[in-house]
Amino acid sequence: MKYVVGARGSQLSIAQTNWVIDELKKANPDAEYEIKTITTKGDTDNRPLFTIDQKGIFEKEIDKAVALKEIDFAVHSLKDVPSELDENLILACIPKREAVNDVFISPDGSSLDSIKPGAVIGTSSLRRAVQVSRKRPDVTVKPIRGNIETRIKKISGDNYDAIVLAKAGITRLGLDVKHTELSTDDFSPSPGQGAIAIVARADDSQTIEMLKRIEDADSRLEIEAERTLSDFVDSGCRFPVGAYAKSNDSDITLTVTAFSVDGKQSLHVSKTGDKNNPKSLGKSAGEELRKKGVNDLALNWREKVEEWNKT
Ligand SMILES: NCc1[nH]cc(CCC(=O)O)c1CC(=O)O
Repeated sequence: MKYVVGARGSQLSIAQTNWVIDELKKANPDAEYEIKTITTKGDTDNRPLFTIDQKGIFEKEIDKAVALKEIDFAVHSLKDVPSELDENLILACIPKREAVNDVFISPDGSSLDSIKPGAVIGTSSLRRAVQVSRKRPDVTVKPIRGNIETRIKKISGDNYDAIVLAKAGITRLGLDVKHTELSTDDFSPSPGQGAIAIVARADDSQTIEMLKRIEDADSRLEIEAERTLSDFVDSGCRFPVGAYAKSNDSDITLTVTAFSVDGKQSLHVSKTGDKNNPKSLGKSAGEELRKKGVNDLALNWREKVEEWNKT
């Protein structure tokens, strides 16, 4: 049996898709896989890419090709996949996820703590920008555009001294760059960071069964808790929260952080619950955040995001 796999043309997407195919081949030695690259709006639109309204720009066109049976399944970075998929599609498989944390990359190996005052730090994410400013009010944070390789190249020029990226991105690309890890306490990751999502047609039980052989149960539970929390917050006030869940043998702990856009206020919730009920954990963490006044923090985020995007 031969499967046609959809990926974006970006190096990260191709690297992730090749990783998935290697894993699938180990689990399904008789199957063959062929990559079909599809250029998406996210690949041609060069603005910083975290805008809440733009969620899905990378995926929609590829998912459409799955729905239209032009391809059999699609490989995405989960954190870029919107919570609502087309009704004929499902998140058929969540393989074992990579590190969830962010990293700080500078040519001379300086860390966020040690970099010189006045340094210029690039990030595409306003949430990361706020977190940088909270740790180091004496540096300047600037939006940075382009894919991961382009952003890394920009720190060898005159405009940026360092950048912040998801660790999973550089690991998956196999990039050998000097970096220091940022703690998830200071840099609460985007829900789903580090995880890959494989989207298939809900009625294609044969493909789903083949994909399920590389499912990682813990990664699935963790991302379900994170995405439930994110939807819960999003339904009340649309702004980014950091969230990550970690499971052990019996429990799962969900840690959530939200900031005001000026970085002055923050809210933190950490909740442990039954591993078999990640959605209920996500919801109860969301309720607690709401009780603590998360809606007040949402103020001005949207305006600032738009402003940041125009820079
Ligand atoms: N939004 C872009 C994006 N989508 C997935 C990754 C990295 C891999 C991952 O987080 O799973 C990145 C780059 C980044 O956030 O630095």
